[in-house]
Amino acid sequence: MPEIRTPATTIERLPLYYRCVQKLASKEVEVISSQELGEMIGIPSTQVRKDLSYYGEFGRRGVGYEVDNLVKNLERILGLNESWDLVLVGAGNLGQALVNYGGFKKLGLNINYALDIDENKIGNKLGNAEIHDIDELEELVTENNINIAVLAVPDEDAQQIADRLIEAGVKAIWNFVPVRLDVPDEIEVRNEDLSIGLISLTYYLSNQN
Ligand SMILES: NC(=O)c1ccc[n+]([C@@H]2O[C@H](COP(=O)([O-])OP(=O)(O)OC[C@H]3O[C@@H](n4cnc5c(N)ncnc54)[C@H](O)[C@@H]3O)[C@@H](O)[C@H]2O)c1
Repeated sequence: MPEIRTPATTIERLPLYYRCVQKLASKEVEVISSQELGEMIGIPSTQVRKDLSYYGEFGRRGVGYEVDNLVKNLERILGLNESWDLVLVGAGNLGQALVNYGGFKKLGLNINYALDIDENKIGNKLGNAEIHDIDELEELVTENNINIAVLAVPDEDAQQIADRLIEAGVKAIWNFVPVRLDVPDEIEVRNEDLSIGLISLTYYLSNQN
């Protein structure tokens, strides 16, 4: 598998390439050079060619990349040529905002299931998802073959929920809870923290002369 030797920084850039070429395709641009693609992302053309070369020969020397072809290949590489069912755990303020954002669905990422502990929420609809009792976690994950979970519960419950998700068969966790989850090596965890971005802004404003 070529991905094994692919640097993490390259993998992190793949969604950026994908977003760019998708935008170009929607404008009916047919061909893009590595120079132009690099400028859109803010990296040198040599890096673009190197990144994409890990996955095959997509470009033509002196011509560039066929946009439609690159869209298809990036979808395949990123696993976006299929749709994924996700389970949200914690249907609170953040969970609701995530479910109500339409952009994930366009990528084939469907938060079709939700779990919560609050009796006032259980049984309600959140987007397409019915909110189930957290006690149903194992059954829901197993029966629906869910591989990806979105974690948006209070800090103190995050690890035990993660353990249960993994035990039930979840392979990847999109973790919004500000705790480091202790998981087996084969489990992918992506930690998100919006406040880090915001605090970096206050840092720059506070350090201006
Ligand atoms: N990463 C970020 O940028 C970011 C931004 C906002 C919030 N957060 C984090 O996300 C989490 C949720 O924040 P929020 O503002 O949505 O809180 P919230 O209180 O509005 O929602 C939490 C939800 O989790 C449910 N819950 C509590 N214990 C549970 C359990 N054991 N099992 C299942 N559901 C349970 C609650 O009933 C509630 O619906 C917090 O950990 C918060 O720190 C992260």
